[in-house]
Amino acid sequence: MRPDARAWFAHRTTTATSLAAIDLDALLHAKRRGGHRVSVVLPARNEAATVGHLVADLRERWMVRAPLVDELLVVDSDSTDGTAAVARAAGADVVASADVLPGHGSRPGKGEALWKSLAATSGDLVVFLDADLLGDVSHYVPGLLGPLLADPQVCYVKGCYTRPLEIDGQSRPAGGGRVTELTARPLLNALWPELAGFVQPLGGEYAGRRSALEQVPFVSAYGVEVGLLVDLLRLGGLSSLAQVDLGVRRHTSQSQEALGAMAGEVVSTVLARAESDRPGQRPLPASGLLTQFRHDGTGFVPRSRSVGVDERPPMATVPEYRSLRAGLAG
Ligand SMILES: O=c1ccn([C@@H]2O[C@H](COP(=O)(O)OP(=O)(O)O)[C@@H](O)[C@H]2O)c(=O)[nH]1
Ligand SMILES: O=C(O)[C@@H](COP(=O)(O)O)O[C@H]1O[C@H](CO)[C@@H](O)[C@H](O)[C@H]1O
Repeated sequence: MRPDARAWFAHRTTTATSLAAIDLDALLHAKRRGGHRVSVVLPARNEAATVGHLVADLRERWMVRAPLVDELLVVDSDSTDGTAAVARAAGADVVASADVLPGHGSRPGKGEALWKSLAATSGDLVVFLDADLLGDVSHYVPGLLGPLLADPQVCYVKGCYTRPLEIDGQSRPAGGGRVTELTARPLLNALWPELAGFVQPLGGEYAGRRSALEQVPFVSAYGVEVGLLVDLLRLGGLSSLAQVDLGVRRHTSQSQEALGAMAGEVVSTVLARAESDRPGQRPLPASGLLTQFRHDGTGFVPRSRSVGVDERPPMATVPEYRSLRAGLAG
C-alpha cells in the first residue's frame, strides 16, 4: 500500500463490531450537541423476505428506545413482491422511487433509489443500508455514525466487514464480495492507489453528510458505490473519508451471471471516472456493453446487455430539491 493509503488506513479506520464496542451515550450526546438529524435509507428491490425484520429492529432500537434515528425510509425500487407493504407494516416510511421528483422521470437501479432518497429525506446525516442484510446488524447504524459525530472533517464513512457467501442455500464462511475482490479492488488500486486502504469499497452500508452527498452525481445502477467513492475523494480529499469495522456482513447473494453484469457496471463507472480524472488524455472508448454466455446443452448462447454508465447529477443542482431544502430551512 502507498504511504498515504497506509497512513489513512491507520488513522481513519475505527472499530464497532458490536453494540458493546459502542459508547451510545456519547453518540447521543454528540448528536444533540451538534443539532443533527439522522435519516436511515434502505434501497429495496424485492426484499420482502428480509426488509421487515431489519426495519422493525432498526425502529425499535434507534427510534423508540434511543433517539438516534429521526427518519427511517425504505425506497421501493420497482419491487413486485410486496416489499413496500412489508416495510410499511414494520414501521418504515416507504416511498416508490418512481414517485420521487416525478418531473425527472424514473430509471431502474440501486443508485437511482439512493439519489431519489436525498429528495425524500431531511437528515443532515444520511445512513444507507442494504435491505437484504441477514443476522444481527443492530450496531451498524451507530457504528457508521460514530466517525461523523466525532470529527467534523469526516464527510463519508464506509462499513467494512468479513463477508461470508450465502448462495444456493449454503453459507460459506468466506468468499463474499466477489465483485470487490475480482474487479473493484484491482481497478481502484491501479487507478486511485490512495483508496487502497478501503477494505470494502463496494459495501452497501455507508453514511455521509448531506452537504457532501448532494454535491456529487449518483450512478443509477450498481456503479453507485464506486462512483461515490471516487467522487467524494475528489470533493473532500482522502482525509474526509473514513471506514468502520462492523465485524461480519451477511446478505442474500446473487448469481455469478448477475454479478458479472454488476462488475460490468463497476468497470464502466471506473473507466468513465478515470477518463474525467485525466482531462486531455485520449478517451477510453468503453463499449458500455457486456456479452455473457450460457450453454444450452448443444452450444454456447451469447446474451448481451448494457452496462454503460447512466447517472443523475448532483442533487444540489436540481431546482425542485433546492426549493424543498429552502422550505425545510424556512
Ligand atoms: O435496482 C435495484 C437493485 C438493488 N436494489 C437494492 O440495493 C441493495 C443491494 O442490491 P443487491 O442485494 O442486489 O446487491 P448485492 O448486495 O447482491 O451486491 C438491496 O437492498 C437491493 O434491494 C435496489 O434498490 N434497486
Ligand atoms: O461487494 C461485492 O462484490 C458485491 C457482491 O457481493 P457478494 O459476492 O454477493 O457477497 O456486493 C456489493 O456491491 C454492490 C455494487 O457496489 C453494492 O451495491 C452492494 O450493496 C454490495 O453488496
